Amino acid sequence: MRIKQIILRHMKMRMLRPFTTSLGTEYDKEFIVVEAKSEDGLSGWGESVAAIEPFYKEETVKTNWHILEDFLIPLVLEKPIAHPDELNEERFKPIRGNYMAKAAIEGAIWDLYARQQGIPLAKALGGEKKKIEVGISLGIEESVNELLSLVEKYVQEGYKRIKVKIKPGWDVEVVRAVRERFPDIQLMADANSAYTLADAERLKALDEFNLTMIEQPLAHDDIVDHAELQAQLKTPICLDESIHSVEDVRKAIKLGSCGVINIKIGRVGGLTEARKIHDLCKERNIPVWCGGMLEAGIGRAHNVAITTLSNFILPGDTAASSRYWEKDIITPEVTVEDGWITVPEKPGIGYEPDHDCMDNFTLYSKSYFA
Ligand SMILES: O=C(O)CCC(=O)c1ccccc1C(=O)O
Ligand SMILES: [Mg+2]
Repeated sequence: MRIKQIILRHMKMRMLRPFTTSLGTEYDKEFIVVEAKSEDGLSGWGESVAAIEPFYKEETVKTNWHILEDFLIPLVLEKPIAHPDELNEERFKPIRGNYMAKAAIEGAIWDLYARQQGIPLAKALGGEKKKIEVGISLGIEESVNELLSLVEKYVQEGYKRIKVKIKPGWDVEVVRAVRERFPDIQLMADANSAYTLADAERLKALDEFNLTMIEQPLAHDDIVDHAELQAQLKTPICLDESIHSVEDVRKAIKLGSCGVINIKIGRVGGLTEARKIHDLCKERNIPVWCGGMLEAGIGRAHNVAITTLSNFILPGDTAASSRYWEKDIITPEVTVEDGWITVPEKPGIGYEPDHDCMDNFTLYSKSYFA
């Protein structure tokens, strides 16, 4: 396929409810949408998960815009693309890091590719599930009671797994309270790198709550200390921030740093790499699940597609659009019924961007031509 035009949009959307982690609070979501247009008049869509501040990882909306405009877009417009795998495996190779920027444009090309083939993106990736099981990620709240009522609401709605955010001062007591009230739910905790090995005793205290996993307790770029911690914990560690590639996963497995991998398309540079990580983990009997980055509809649709691969065994963080937005940018919105999302059967991501809605949330846009 030959790409004749790429459009970047800088979007801003108000979140229904602020989301707090050990890293801070998000009230609004700013992000980039990438549209890739081919000669045959089709458009493919991608969404960057980089936020306005470099708190989760280094990348931001501005660094993504820079890398897209000055490096990735010229590489995509330069010559025809035979298959989307070519981007990650060849064309983007000289560009170090900048995973979220790469994933945003690669996602648009994957969507376009699937639309050209007339098949769902899930199928183009080799996914076979017709519906996917999902959980929900709950932020740090003003009080434990506030959190308990949210857990109750989402358990009643049918979400298959509850994730709570933890940080020093909001951890063992909070997890105990949720576990006592909901003895049988699939429960896990995500620290977003808020601890060090010096906190090992505190983290070991979480072992008694039968958590499915503890996500990223230690530094955002560490796999060595995580191995030392994993050796002391019964609860499996899940790596999020530390993983950018299939090579990172190979090393983490070799060291024994984790028992589970959270795959985020944006954090690993796109769908091609995400699938490779999925395949390696499957071969090594490491379950994976799809993480979330508070995505709007386009990113959410990509998450649905990748989750159809067979080793996405654990429920992910891909909750319904209505959990985040008054009105999402796609039609239909992503809906969850009794903890399941039905995978769309239309070509590409299977949801259509709502142009009026997108325009309402666009702060700035720019076009690039071949
Ligand atoms: O609902 C979601 O999209 C998942 C929310 C979430 O946990 C998260 C949101 C923003 C940044 C990092 C994370 C995380 O998984 O660590
Ligand atoms: Mg996480």
